[in-house]
Amino acid sequence: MAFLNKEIRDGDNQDLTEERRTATFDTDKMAEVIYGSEKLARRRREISHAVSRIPELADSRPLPFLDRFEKVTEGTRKLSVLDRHLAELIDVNDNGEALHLYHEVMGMEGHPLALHEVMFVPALIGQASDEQYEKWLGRAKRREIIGCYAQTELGHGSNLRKLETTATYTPSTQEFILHTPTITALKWWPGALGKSSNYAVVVADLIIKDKSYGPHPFIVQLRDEKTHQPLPGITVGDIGPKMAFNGGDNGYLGFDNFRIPRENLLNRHSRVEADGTYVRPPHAKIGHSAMIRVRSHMATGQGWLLGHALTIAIRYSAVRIQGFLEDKSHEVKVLDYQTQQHRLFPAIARAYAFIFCGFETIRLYDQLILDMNSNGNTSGMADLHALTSGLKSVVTHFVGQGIEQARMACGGHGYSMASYISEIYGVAIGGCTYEGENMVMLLQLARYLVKSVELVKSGKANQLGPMVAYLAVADHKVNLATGPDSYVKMFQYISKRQSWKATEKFLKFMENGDSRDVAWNKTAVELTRASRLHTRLYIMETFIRRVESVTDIPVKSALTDLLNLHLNYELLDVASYALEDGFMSSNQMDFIKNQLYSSLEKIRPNAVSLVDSFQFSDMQLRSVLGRRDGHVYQNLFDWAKSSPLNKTDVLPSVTQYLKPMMEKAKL
Ligand SMILES: CCCCC/C=C\C/C=C\C/C=C\C/C=C\C/C=C\CCCCC(=O)SCCNC(=O)CCNC(=O)[C@H](O)C(C)(C)COP(=O)(O)OP(=O)(O)OC[C@H]1O[C@@H](n2cnc3c(N)ncnc32)[C@H](O)[C@@H]1OP(=O)(O)O
Ligand SMILES: Cc1cc2nc3c(=O)[nH]c(=O)nc-3n(C[C@H](O)[C@H](O)[C@H](O)COP(=O)(O)OP(=O)(O)OC[C@H]3O[C@@H](n4cnc5c(N)ncnc54)[C@H](O)[C@@H]3O)c2cc1C
Repeated sequence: MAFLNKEIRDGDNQDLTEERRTATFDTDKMAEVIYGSEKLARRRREISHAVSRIPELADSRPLPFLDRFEKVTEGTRKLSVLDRHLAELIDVNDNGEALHLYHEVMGMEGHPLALHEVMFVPALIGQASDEQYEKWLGRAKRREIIGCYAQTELGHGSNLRKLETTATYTPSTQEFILHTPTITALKWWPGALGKSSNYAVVVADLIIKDKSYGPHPFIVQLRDEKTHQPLPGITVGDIGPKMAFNGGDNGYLGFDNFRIPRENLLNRHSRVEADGTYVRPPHAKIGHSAMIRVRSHMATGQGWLLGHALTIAIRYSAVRIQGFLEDKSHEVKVLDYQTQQHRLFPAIARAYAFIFCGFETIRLYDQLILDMNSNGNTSGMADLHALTSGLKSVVTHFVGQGIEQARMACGGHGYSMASYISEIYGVAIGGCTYEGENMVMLLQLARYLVKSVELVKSGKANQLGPMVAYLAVADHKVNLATGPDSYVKMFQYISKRQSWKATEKFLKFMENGDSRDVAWNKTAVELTRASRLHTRLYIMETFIRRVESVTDIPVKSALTDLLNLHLNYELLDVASYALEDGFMSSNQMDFIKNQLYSSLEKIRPNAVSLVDSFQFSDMQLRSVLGRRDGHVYQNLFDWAKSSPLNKTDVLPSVTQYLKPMMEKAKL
């Protein structure tokens, strides 16, 4: 008999199988929606299956038991095995397939190519001229060279304009001299810089004839291509262990008057002529394109990370039996508790929402690049910068919260590395910092919102882009019972009110004599609130659009339940903004709460199937608690037994220190 949930197998934990039997939709069809196409969803399954038949691609030991050195070695070993099998496993020109293969095999702890693919190659694609393409891109794509993106310094990350590494042009030799003038100018943090990369895109302050032109990207060889030794004038190394990503070698880098040829300034958009004449780019911030690209991809990537943690927590919650409801002779699955559902189901809805919203944002990014490359049109940059700044901040923050709730939802075993949730958490919350610290990025979006409100105030509402048009719309009371659109209208009201209030507060400080920067700082918390609300509205709207477009009726129905939960949860979370001025009534508040509780009940039978639809393999999850077959306890015991501490019954530390202490106490 064919089941709707495709994870059912003989011999699985019965409680989990029981959950899977109640699915109201086909998990393969849901996976098509999650991954955007039938082909990618199917290929993911095929690739995972093919990988499972190559023993060398498996982790040699559970990763939590490896020390840092072993993690780096293990990641590199697997990369070399993958390299031999790449063409047989995937269509190497298909990014979706490649991304899945790397996540499956390499996990999320970092590896030598992590930044090569994510930032080095994209920076070349976005910033290199045709001649530079010719010279570097082929080599980079074939991985003859391995690169990273070296921008952040020990003393500066957020404020790019103050990067201290200099690239001084010398017309007599037609070279740039890269130099690290102070300790704080050391590049610090770039992924895969410390030990793996032999090239880097280095962002440095361009100086011509004593004049600074601000940060520009340069391609720089760091190590000898044969020996891998750092070149003379280069100091490079690993920055040490981190909260997560410990299979990766985030690094430091210093230059001692290191010379590179003039052609190494990535000069698709701006260049320096032989005589030192500077040719400006069409948009001042076009050099930030590699960052915009990653920010555009972050919502989807982070949504998947949340999906990992929730797959573990929901499956485990169906297997974990503890306490009673009505029948005192049978303990219940912890998934039956309303508090457990409230902890986990809104996060499932968010994971789906972030993935869908991310796809829409990636399309906007791709369109911008098309416009820039085909007709030099950079007019969409400011909009996309504002949007992605807010989105990366809101999504990473909520994903962190959601993963932490997933950990707590697994009780004591969630705290064990056997759950693997702490690793997922460490990786995900890195996103709150990398690609722009969240507060800093929320304030970037706030600049855009304030400008938009100022446009409306000065009678130029017709100049507003579609995403902020609501800032000019008159207020109307909302009947929430009429469906998703009414939730959007209520959210628009809240978001608009906050943007206006923050703008007016900011303007008032200036009227009272504060400088723009001081007024901005005094309003900053209110401004970040406006940015969050605006972004949550965008996420809500994209979620609605995506669900509306689904054609498979059972899938659409299950997604509608998730969407309703999301709408009520989100509105409840921000209701105080509309309650404080009476725009929302207490009756409406009760309505939202009741809708939310009834959504939890509706979702309950599909909970396991909703996370199964992510179709993460056991290899990808690396979690004893989240195993597909639900056989948690025996495997937890086996996992613990494999701890290196259990190799002997009596540890040398006991013999050497503990025993003498105890013996002394006896005297
Ligand atoms: C296939 C891709 C996959 C990607 C991975 C996706 C998801 C990961 C998900 C899961 C992870 C799983 C595994 C992880 C594996 C690997 C890890 C992946 C990636 C890690 C990479 C990390 C790399 C880095 O961190 S690189 C360093 C990043 N650094 C920053 O982001 C610095 C932040 N600061 C800035 O960006 C800028 O300083 C600034 C704050 C934006 C200010 O810029 P500045 O130039 O100073 O501007 P200024 O203040 O003068 O403003 C003037 C004006 O310009 C506007 N502006 C600024 N920037 C832009 C822009 N880019 N475009 C358009 N306009 C811009 C600014 O708003 C001002 O406008 P206005 O005057 O107000 O109108
Ligand atoms: C896992 C990881 C991977 C990374 N990979 C790379 C990489 O590959 N390449 C690379 O170049 N870099 C990389 N980075 C560095 C990263 O991009 C920076 O750390 C990040 O941009 C934050 O900058 P910062 O460290 O200077 O933070 P800071 O700016 O020092 O932040 C400290 C605090 O100051 C606040 N703050 C700073 N400025 C303002 C302001 N204007 N207004 C209000 N508050 C402010 C922040 O909100 C924060 O609370 C990575 C970082 C991590 C954690």
